[in-house]
Amino acid sequence: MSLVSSTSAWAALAAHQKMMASVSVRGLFEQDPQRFERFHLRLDEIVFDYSKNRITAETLSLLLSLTEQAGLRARIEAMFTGEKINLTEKRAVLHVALRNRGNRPIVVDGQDVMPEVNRVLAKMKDFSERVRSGAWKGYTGKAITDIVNIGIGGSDLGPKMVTEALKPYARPDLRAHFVSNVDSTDLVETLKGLDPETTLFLVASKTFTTQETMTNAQSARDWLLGAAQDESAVARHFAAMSTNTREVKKFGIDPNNMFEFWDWVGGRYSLWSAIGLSIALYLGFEVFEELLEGAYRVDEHFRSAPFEQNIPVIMALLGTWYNNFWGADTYAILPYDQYLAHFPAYFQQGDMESNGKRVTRQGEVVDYSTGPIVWGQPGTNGQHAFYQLIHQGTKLIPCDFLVAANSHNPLGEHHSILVSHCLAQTEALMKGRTTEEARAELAAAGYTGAELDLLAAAKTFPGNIPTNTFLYPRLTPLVLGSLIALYEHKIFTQGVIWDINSYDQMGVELGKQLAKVILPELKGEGEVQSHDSSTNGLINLVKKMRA
Ligand SMILES: O=P(O)(O)OC[C@H]1O[C@H](O)[C@H](O)[C@@H](O)[C@@H]1O
Repeated sequence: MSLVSSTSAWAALAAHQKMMASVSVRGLFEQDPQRFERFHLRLDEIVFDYSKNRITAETLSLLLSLTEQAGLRARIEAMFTGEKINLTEKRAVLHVALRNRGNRPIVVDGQDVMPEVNRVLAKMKDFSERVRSGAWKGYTGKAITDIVNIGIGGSDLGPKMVTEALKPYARPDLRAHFVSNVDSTDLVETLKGLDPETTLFLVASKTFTTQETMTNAQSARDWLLGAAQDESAVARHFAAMSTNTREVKKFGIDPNNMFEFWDWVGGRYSLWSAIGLSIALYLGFEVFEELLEGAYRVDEHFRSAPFEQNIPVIMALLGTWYNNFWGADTYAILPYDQYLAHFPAYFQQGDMESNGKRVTRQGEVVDYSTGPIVWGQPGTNGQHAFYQLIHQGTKLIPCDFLVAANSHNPLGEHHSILVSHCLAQTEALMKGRTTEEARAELAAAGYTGAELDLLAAAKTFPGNIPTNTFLYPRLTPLVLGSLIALYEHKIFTQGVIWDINSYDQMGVELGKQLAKVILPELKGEGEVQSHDSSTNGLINLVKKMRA
């Protein structure tokens, strides 16, 4: 297959971009009072406003032709029906099976995966109910008060993000903690103040061989046994979520406390699997089910809605528009919601590990830009930090804004102020402020002459900066499940358009391999000379500083 960049759809978009370069979105709003009506979509409670983008109806139809070129409809079906679309690892990609609330059979290697999915869900329900009710006891007969999830990457970011986002649904007598970094500080600081008698560790690792997680799990086990002085305590205080039964047994975790998932669940798509056990424990299994239901609704929408009304497809096409035709290397996710503090970091992995690829599915090196740099943090904090560059810097940074109409914590005017800032930012980014407007404001304030000229230049905002806004009544488990699935399918769609495999992560391997060489060298005697002079120099200095 030829590269997408050599298709007629691509060429038409490149030509169209040249025309759009002189069009202002502000002007488009002035010409068309129905623009919001035309360019927003709704899915249940979620409103997706994409009217503040550099698009016309023609732009959209040209972008939609990319989906035909790429055979998106067939590729979606391939994912949902369990085809092995992760070509390099020869695996199906079936996070959608984990939230397949309709229970439609999904067959992989001649076997319907749903009975196994449902079996593990039932086991999670039973376990979480026993822990939450206090029926599950620690080694001294006390109920669990603290859950510590030990995992990294996809085995950490998802549950951490969700437990934070849905805190209003948590009980005050049960706390969730997340340890990911192999830096001992992470574990040591987390364990400070925890009681081994009432702490439950969840070792979350798809492979159960990840060095950081295994090192942390071993030290957590030592901490527990340091207090319990009895190996049998491990069965009361350790559970594992993994695809690797052999390694779980080897570690000494009771197979009854193992919650399985399967190789067709990608690490960064695993929060819907047993990896979500900390969510079910901390928030209750019903909340976890609501989350699955929210995602399921999006799955149905993604699979069946026409592409021009398909929110993840539109999200993907808009991202592609800026990434490939306007030279935008990055985009920001800006939730105006403190509970979504970890949402940008979650999709930093979700997107960058999925679409940070340089070869097509056939192994050809691409000549176009693929996955963007994803970043962000909650508003309004970001406004006082990095928004300056988005408004007036020299880089184009499209942004997604997310906001709830209602707060879980109504307090005076706080929420109205928050919402007003969110909406004001999207307005300001779109409209900007012309030099004439800046001059008029300055003149009204009494400025004249050279000072007015200088200030007017500094106070001019080019505007025309694209934003999407997600608005929902309240951040419920259902809404959160839907929001996550929308971004997941956006990433899938972009992977299809760029013709890359979004489901392997070979790029994280090399550093791991090299660390295995350096570790014994750090511990060994004598000067190290087997690397380049920088790496040698640094290794030898570390050794000297430690001596
Ligand atoms: O769940 P694990 O097997 O421990 O993997 C944890 C993480 O580490 C890997 O290096 C990958 O980059 C991630 O995609 C994965 O989520």
